[in-house]
Amino acid sequence: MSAPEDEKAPLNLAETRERIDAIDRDIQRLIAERARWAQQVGKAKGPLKAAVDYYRPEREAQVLRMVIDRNAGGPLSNEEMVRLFREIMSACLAQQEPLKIGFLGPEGTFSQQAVLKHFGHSIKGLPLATIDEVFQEVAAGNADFGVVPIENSSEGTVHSSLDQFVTSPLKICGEIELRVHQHLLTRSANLDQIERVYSHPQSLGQCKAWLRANLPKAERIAVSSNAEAARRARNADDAAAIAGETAAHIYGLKVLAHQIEDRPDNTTRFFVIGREVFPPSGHDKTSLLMSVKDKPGALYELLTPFAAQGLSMTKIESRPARTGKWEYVFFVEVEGHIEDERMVRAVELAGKHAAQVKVLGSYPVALQ
Ligand SMILES: O=C(O)C(=O)C[C@]1(C(=O)O)C=C[C@@H](O)C=C1
Repeated sequence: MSAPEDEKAPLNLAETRERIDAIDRDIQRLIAERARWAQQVGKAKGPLKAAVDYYRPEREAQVLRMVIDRNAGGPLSNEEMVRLFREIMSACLAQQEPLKIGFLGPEGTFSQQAVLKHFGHSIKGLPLATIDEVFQEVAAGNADFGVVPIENSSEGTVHSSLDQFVTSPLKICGEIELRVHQHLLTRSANLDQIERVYSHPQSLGQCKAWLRANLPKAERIAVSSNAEAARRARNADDAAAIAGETAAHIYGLKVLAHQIEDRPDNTTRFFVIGREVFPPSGHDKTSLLMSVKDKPGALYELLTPFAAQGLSMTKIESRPARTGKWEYVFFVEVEGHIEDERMVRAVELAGKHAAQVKVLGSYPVALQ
């Protein structure tokens, strides 16, 4: 296929559009052909019961990494190319039946954006009232997977999600990183009228400096989600919500101030939770929950095996164990998959020093 720069004489508009039409015909034919091969893969997997049995996150991660490798010359960004290919895979998979994905609703939350970024639009989204319910619905099999926020680059860990893993049997089977832009949504025409600002506590925290500088007198009211904040703001002239752009469309609000997050690289990380661990994709992380025996140097002994095996630790966080006063569990993230030999050895050794080691899951490292 030739590129515009290969042409000797510049083409006029009609000729250029003819080229685009020809390319579109090829793309469409190839997408249909790809969809037929995806059906074939489905058949090769044998008679499976539900859409969830056809889903292969490790394969999807490999396909998308190849997309990025091939995209070195642009002109579209890796993020755009990945988005297009995710949609193609989403549509191919939905030929069996769309996946059912639970998330913290209502419609218009960043969790919903994360769902669409990771699974594409050919899914059935299930907006749920709480993070607790997302875990419950996946455990009960009413949702195939759930998406829950885990941490924000400026506000830190979402404890209500992390703490669920202490008792939940569910596994982490994916991570999603979402750039989060917060906007001030309102019916009102100017800032002077605004007396109350609704948002999720995490979002209020991400816009602290902006609020102090621009709405110092307004009352800040924490609600269960940004979409709920937008729902409340649509009923009053003296109220505003901090939320994403999708919420503005859904709840019919104006964006009075754009991108008011204090940090321009504001990013939220989500976990995909499911009922099983998937095979390695070649570039994975493993999340573990560990508790130590009460003796000097216990934490050091717990972590040493990972360093000894050359496995890099990307996160450690302690949380109250809820079994006794001043007892803690540690959430640890290590590069590698639970089936890797070095990880098997490290987990086995750590287990000798730990009161408990629970594998929460292994999953492809987030793309883009
Ligand atoms: O390769 C597979 O196992 C497929 O089912 C095909 C395919 C794809 O479209 O590439 C579709 C869904 C899976 O989640 C992974 C990949």
